[in-house]
Amino acid sequence: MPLTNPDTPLRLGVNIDHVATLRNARGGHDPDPVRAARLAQQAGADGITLHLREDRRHIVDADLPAVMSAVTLPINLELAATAEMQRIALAHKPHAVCIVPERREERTTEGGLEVAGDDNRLRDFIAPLREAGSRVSLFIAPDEAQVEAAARVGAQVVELHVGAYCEYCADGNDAARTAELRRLIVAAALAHDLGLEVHAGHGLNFDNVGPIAAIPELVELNIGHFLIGEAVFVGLEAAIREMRRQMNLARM
Ligand SMILES: CC(=O)[C@@H](O)[C@H](O)COP(=O)(O)O
Ligand SMILES: NCC(=O)COP(=O)(O)O
Repeated sequence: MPLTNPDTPLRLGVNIDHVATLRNARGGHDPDPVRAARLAQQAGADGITLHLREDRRHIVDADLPAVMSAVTLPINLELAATAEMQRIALAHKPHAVCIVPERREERTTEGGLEVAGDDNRLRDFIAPLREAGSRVSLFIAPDEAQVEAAARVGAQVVELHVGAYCEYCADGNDAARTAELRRLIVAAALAHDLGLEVHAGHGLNFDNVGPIAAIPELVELNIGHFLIGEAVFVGLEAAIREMRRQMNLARM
């Protein structure tokens, strides 16, 4: 079976969290994440990602149903594995739920979910979400033990955290970048062999996306912060279209 269908390019999920960050900086309604989701759909995004953090620092509860009813694209809801978040996911039944680690004091998602060693709790957390019809994804570091644990606990998808790779690219640390890319390539192959769908995300931009998009097992990239920042200069549609173009180029 081919790893990727040439007629189905690598999917781009656009994360709109940081439109909400700007809105929340002043309160009120602007800029509106719903409008961003509609524009992303118009620009050719394949999905919309939202991270409902426990502290509601960007996306808030009302954004989820508002975005879900505004677009026809699949919605990927990122959340921590808490009872409150499970209740919200079960009430709205998004297309996908991606379980991520959260630390209240962190500025952004620092690492991958600790799946190995938390098997029983995660298995119980995942089962009702799957029964409700959501595809369950785990946001993990490119680590063999975590990939194997993700398959054990019943996830259908893993999203590989590429944040470390992106930081090494930004720092110009070529040796570390190459080693981290190798880890991502190996983890993606293992996940695919174990029957998991493989996604990647965190910190991707025009400069670093190419080698990630070229990993053949990947079927989806989730990209947010950079695209929303770039939108300030060129507009959201143009930023998304350029990202799409660069992802397609890497697959040629
Ligand atoms: C899990 C993930 O990588 C994204 O959701 C990213 O975390 C965006 O949200 P923050 O910038 O709040 O971390
Ligand atoms: N899961 C990663 C994501 O949704 C977007 O991360 P970022 O591009 O905002 O760093």
